[in-house]
Amino acid sequence: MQQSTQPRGSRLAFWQRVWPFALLTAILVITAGTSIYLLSAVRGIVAGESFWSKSQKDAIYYLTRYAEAGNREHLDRYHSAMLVPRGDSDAREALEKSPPDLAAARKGLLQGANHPDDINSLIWLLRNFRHFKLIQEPVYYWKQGDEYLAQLGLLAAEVEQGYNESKPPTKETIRTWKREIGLINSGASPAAKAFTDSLGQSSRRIVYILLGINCTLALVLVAVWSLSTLRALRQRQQTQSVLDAEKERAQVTLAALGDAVITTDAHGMLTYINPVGLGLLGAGQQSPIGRSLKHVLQFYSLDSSYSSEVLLKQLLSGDVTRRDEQTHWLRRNNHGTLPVKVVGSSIKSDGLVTGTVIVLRDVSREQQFMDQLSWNSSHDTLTGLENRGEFERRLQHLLNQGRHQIKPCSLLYIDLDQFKLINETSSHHAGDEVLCEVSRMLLGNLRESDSLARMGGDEFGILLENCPPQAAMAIAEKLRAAAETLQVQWGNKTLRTGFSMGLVHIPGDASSAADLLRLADMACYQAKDKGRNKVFVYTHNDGSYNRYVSEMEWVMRVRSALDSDRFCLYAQTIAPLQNPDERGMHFEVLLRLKDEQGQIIAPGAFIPAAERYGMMPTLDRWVISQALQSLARRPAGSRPVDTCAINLSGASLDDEELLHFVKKQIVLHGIAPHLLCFEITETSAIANLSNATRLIQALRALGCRFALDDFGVGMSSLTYLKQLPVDYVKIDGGFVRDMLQEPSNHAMVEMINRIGHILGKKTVAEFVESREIARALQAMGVDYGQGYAIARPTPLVPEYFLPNSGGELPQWCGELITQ
Ligand SMILES: Nc1nc2c(ncn2[C@@H]2O[C@H](COP(=O)(O)OP(=O)(O)OP(=O)(O)O)[C@@H](O)[C@H]2O)c(=O)[nH]1
Repeated sequence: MQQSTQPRGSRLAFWQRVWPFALLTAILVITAGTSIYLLSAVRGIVAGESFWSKSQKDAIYYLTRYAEAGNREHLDRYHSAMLVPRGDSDAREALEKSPPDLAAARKGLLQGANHPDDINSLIWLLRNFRHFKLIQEPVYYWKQGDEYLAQLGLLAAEVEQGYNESKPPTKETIRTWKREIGLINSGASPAAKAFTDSLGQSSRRIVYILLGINCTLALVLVAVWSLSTLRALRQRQQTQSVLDAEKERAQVTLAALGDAVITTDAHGMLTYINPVGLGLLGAGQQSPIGRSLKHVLQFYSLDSSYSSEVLLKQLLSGDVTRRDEQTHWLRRNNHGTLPVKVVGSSIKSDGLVTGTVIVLRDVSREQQFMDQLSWNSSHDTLTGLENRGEFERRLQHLLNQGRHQIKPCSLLYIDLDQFKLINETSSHHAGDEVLCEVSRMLLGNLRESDSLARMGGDEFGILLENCPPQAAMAIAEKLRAAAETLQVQWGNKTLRTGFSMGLVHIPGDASSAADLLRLADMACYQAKDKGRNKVFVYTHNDGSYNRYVSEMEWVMRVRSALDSDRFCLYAQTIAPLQNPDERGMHFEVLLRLKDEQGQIIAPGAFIPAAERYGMMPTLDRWVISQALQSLARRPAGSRPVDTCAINLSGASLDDEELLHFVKKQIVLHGIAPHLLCFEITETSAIANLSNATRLIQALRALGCRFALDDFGVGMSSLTYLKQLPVDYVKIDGGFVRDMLQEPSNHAMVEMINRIGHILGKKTVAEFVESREIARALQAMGVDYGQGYAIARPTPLVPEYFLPNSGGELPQWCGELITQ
């Protein structure tokens, strides 16, 4: 489309420029031709006039001679001379007729001795210009001359008549004739001269006029040509400056582009390269301009079938028009390579390829990013080790070889001991540093052929390939011992950890990597269970697998119970041992599961599984909302409630949303926060010290109270008691149950009670299973007692709150206090 409109446009522009010249030249040619023709006609008329004048003189001369002697020869000569002016005169009269008689005019002019070639031009002149002054004037004198010739003719006839008479003419007659001839001559001569002069003058004027006209036209032509040339020059200048500006802009744009731009001619020789292009090629001594593209650009492709030559060929033919397909590696002058994406487009002019534009984009950052992404997807960013996914793939790859092909291997699953404590007591950064140090230590102790991965949190996995069970056990022991001695310096603290390790030999029971990892994890769990800092080897039919299956079953049952609302709450009343005036009820809310047959199941059966599989926050929330609902729905006549104790698991202490949930439930059920006392275990509180402290402070600010449950089990953490802002310390039942038989336990209960009081906390003794224990506790000063001797757990139904119900204290309790 464009191809056909472009020549049409340029043709139009050409004719627009040329037509004034063509017109003026045509006018000039016509004018010059007309002038030449006119001048030739004027020359013809001048020549005719000279014949006319000469014949007039001849006629006068021969008539004079005839008149003198009557010689007939002279008369003939006279007549012959008169033919010329008469012919001219006839021609003129024929042309003055309307319409002009051209044949008669032609005949007359031939008779007037005019040259035959001049006849047409003479007729043209006399016909077309006889009214012009320049022709009118000579014609006027011509006619005057003809009048004298007419008089001469009459006189000639009279003289001829005289000589034809019988009597010859007298001398007097001859003298008269001669005088009359002389008179005619004296009139005709000036007329002839005037005719000649005026014709001469007219012809000169015509020459001047024609010269003037032609010169003027030539000048106009020159002026038009000059103007047109000037305009063309100016346009060219403008076009040039537009082109220059365009070029400048293009060059600045190319220079500013982030991509390398290279242009070549049709033979693949470099004609341009922008600064980015030069940078991409790397430092070199020689300018690449003028060099062959194949010497300047050399690619290295990962695809061996796609050589540099093939790519260059495609680029030069303009075939590579999509950039995003393949990454090529450009060899640089300083011997490195750079990942690039390339595009080549042909430069065409009138359908012919005149060169190529090649654009190269440096994709090293994208490549780096892609590499990073792919690395991130298979590695742990903190330690740089492989991650769980990659480790599992590796294991699966090993198992895919088939049981009989696999050489003996071992899988080690490591979980750091008490790692939470490091985080809590020395910061997360310190924990990170320990994880990195452990990774380095493990790497340093493993063989090239072993694989190490961080499985998440504080867990590591090791695949010991080609390693018989005994050797694997030795390596595991070596690692455990190394972990025991590992010390990480953090400020002025020395951080230590230990390894609990599960070891599984391959091939074994597992058919998939996931199964294998589960077995190793279980074995590790067993190592923890057996007191940490141990290696536990999984063997077929050992209890841990069955326990795992059983735990999974419990997880399913807990989920199902939640879905079908088969959990229920029990309450166990707590008795005040010191203050007989306390009227309000104290009780602890306890969770129970009703199985499909309606049997009530105690939490000991399902809580470990729920804890291990992250279900505790859900269960805790369920308990909170149900307990608050029960409080809100207390029937009329209920006894006042002083304390409703609700257990919170360690996992809930880490739950950022718990505070918000509790606030919402308090508002929803309209419960006074001071009725609520949350119980957290000593170990979970210490393991989540900062989170626990934050949560305790926030809930206490609302008015809630806190109790530290099972206190005394982790005596190492007694110092933390000072830091925890709790209201109650619940003495672990293990000390209380046989305190009357075991003096050491008695002493422990006494000591905890005393320390609790010193720190301003009230004390509660668990497992009060006899009145004697209750009495001993009361005597010791313990504030509250809880246990079967006081009250068994009973369903938390509305009646629980009514007097004389399961919530009521036995009478002996009242008596005990008032004694
Ligand atoms: N510093 C640090 N801590 C992490 C990271 N990932 C997980 N953790 C913490 O590691 C801890 C793992 O705790 P657990 O293994 O459950 O408990 P533990 O204290 O090691 O106790 P045991 O395993 O029973 O000996 C949790 O507190 C996590 O918050 C991490 O990348 N950096």
